[in-house]
Amino acid sequence: MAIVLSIDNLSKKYGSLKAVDNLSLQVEEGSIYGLLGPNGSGKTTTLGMVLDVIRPSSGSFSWFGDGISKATKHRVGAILETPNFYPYLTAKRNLQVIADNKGANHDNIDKMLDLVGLGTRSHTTYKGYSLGMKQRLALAAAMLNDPEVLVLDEPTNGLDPQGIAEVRDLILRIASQGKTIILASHLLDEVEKVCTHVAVLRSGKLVTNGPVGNIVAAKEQLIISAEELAPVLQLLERLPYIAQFAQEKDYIILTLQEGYSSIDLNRDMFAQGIVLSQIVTRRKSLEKQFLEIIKP
Ligand SMILES: Nc1ncnc2c1ncn2[C@@H]1O[C@H](COP(=O)(O)OP(=O)(O)OP(=O)(O)O)[C@@H](O)[C@H]1O
Repeated sequence: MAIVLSIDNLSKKYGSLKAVDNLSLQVEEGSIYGLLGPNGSGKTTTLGMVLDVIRPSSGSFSWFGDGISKATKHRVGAILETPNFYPYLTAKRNLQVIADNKGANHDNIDKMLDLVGLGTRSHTTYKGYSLGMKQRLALAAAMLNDPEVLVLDEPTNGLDPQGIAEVRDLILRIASQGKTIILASHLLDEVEKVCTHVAVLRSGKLVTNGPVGNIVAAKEQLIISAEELAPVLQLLERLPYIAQFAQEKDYIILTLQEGYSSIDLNRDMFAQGIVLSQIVTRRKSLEKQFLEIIKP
C-alpha cells in the first residue's frame, strides 16, 4: 500500500510545553486513520502541522512522498474548524461561494450534496440546518475539489446521537470510494466503530499505533472460583496461555492469550483434579481498556 502521509519525529513546543513530542507515524492509502487521545494530547496540533497552519518546532512530514506544496494541498481536504457559511444563503449557494474561493468549478456541487445526503435540502438556508446537517455540509465543502485525503478534527463533536450516526456513516461511505481519511477523536468508541488504524496519543507522545483490531480488540476476562484457591493459583502459574491473573477475595480474575477460551482452562483444571465452582466470561469495557492504554 502506498503511504499517503508520513510523519517523522515531529515536535511542537509552546514555551516549555511539548504539545507534540517526537511523533512518527505513517498513514496508508485507503485507511481511516484515527488519532485518539484525551483533551490536550496534541491531536489538533498534529493535524495543524501537517496541514501547514502550525509551524513544527522540529521534525518533518511528507504527503504522497513530497513536501507540502500547493499541489499536495490540492489533494488534501480538511475541516479543522466549522467553516464560515453564510446563514442566509442556501446550502447550494454556500458551496458555490466556497468553490469560487477555492478555484474549484461548480460541477461537483450537486454530486457532493447528494453524497452527504443533502441533495433534497440543497435549497434550504444554512440557518435552517440542524448541527448534523451543518457538519455534513462542511464535509461536502471539504470534498469539493475531490481530494484524495480528508482530514477531520473531532467530526462528531457536539452532535446528538442521530447526527453522530449520520456523520459516522458518511465517513464510511466516503472511505468506501477509496479516499483516505485521517480523523482526530477523543472517543475510543468512535475510533473503534469508524477507523481501520489508530495512533493513541498521550501528552503529545505516541503511546501505541496499528490496526484498530490489534489495539482495541475486545479483551475477555474470566472470573473463576473453586472451593480451594491455592491449587488453582498454582496451576495458573504453570499454564502457558494465561496472560495475567489476580486474586480478589474469593475469586480470581484472569485474561487468556489470543486463541484460548474458558473451555481450555476448564479442561486443564479438571485434568488436574480441580473442579471450578464458577467460571464467568466478562468483556472488559472499552473505556477501561482506553484508560489503561493512556495511563501515565
Ligand atoms: N497556541 C497555543 N499556545 C500554547 N499552548 C497550546 C497552544 N495550542 C495548544 N496548546 C497546548 O498544547 C497541548 C495540545 O493541544 P491540542 O489542542 O493539540 O490537543 P488535542 O488533543 O487536540 O486536545 P483537544 O481535543 O482539547 O483540542 C495542550 O496542552 C494545549 O493546551
